Amino acid sequence: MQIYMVGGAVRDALLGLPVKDRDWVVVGATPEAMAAQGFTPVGKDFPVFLHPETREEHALARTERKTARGYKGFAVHAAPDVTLEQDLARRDLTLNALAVAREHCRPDGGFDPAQVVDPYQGRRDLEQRILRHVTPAFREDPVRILRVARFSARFTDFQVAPETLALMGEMVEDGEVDHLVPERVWQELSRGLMEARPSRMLEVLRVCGALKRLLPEVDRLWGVPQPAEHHPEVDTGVHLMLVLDLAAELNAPLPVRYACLGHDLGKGTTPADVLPRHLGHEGRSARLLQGISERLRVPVDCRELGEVVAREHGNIHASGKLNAEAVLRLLERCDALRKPERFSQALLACTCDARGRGVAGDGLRDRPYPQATRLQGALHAALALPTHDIATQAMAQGLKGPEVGRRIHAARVRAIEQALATMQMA
Ligand SMILES: Nc1ccn([C@@H]2O[C@H](COP(=O)(O)OP(=O)(O)OP(=O)(O)O)[C@@H](O)[C@H]2O)c(=O)n1
Ligand SMILES: [Mg+2]
Repeated sequence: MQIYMVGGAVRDALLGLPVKDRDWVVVGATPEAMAAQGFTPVGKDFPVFLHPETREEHALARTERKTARGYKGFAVHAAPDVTLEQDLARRDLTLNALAVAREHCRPDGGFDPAQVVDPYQGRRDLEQRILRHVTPAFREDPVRILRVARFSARFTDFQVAPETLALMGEMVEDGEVDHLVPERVWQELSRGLMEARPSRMLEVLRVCGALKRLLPEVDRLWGVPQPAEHHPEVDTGVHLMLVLDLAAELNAPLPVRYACLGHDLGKGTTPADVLPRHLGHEGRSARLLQGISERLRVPVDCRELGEVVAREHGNIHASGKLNAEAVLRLLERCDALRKPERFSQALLACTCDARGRGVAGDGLRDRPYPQATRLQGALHAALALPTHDIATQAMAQGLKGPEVGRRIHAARVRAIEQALATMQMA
């Protein structure tokens, strides 16, 4: 048997990027031969094995043939006679269809670039910064549409080859993305959101038509105007892209990026006669985002933050004028006292929303967002109160449940009032 390192590890090493996990392909072996060498089988759908020591994945060389729609609809042919070239041919992109024989891989993961097996000009495409499909077998797995979009968000100076974009468009036309399982869609979307330029993922998905099928609520935002005095970029889709890229620049965690994705969905359903204003879009955003969260089985931390930000971002932006009583109400609506960390994330999403606007060079992206500091200070003051002592004292004075609650509430309002006054002076 012959063992080759393949896929992302070869690509990333050639790009000079750190290599995280290594995948291997085994040519000329049978499952029995693998077992005899101490490999453990793990693949459910494919013959994949774990190396006895490194636990790295080793897959038998295989070809795949499409048998039906969707992610599960293909037959796998893995046999000792499948060649390396055949295995590389069924892979998604030329830059992922590179291989290096194990004997040429150094223990540190490095290798001599001259040893790279490259039957599909992957290295040329790497140098020219092109994401290009290997063969028409690309069609066999519609998840690859999402992968190309995600790689565009990661490799920010790469372009999708026109013929690959055209093929992706055909696949969308043929209904291929309509049958993807929600878990796979979320897996790829969430990874793409975590890349350096999430806007590039949306752009690729939009251009090939996949966004309209997967996230029509998001796709609709392009072409929807906003008032130019608050949004010099005008287009809501453009605003969304600026917000997401700023979230990435600020290293925001996934729930924040998901909240950014969802915060303005309601602007897509604003009646035409009130445009470009979007009064009350927040409530519509929250409902639309809830639909996406359910459809894609989005994890609960993303779901909850997304809903809070969708519903409250307008109030948070306008919170500079609120008095202590109203600030406390806002904190309570966000459940900030019980979930202060989630509230910090909401403020980060709002910061991205406030600064993710404008046109090149207008400086809006660097403007301060004092609302976040002010609300954070107010929350801090409310949390610092010894509520337990206040309650004990109130009960010692004979006060009952709701009255004790009012006592605590009043104390919180006073604490916030003081904090706001101090911040005003600073
Ligand atoms: N839908 C898919 C998934 C994977 N692959 C192939 O399997 C390799 C390994 O897959 P994976 O680890 O998912 O992707 P990587 O390219 O390694 O990228 P990442 O850095 O995101 O792991 C890819 O390089 C590609 O050759 C593919 O052709 N089609
Ligand atoms: Mg990988």
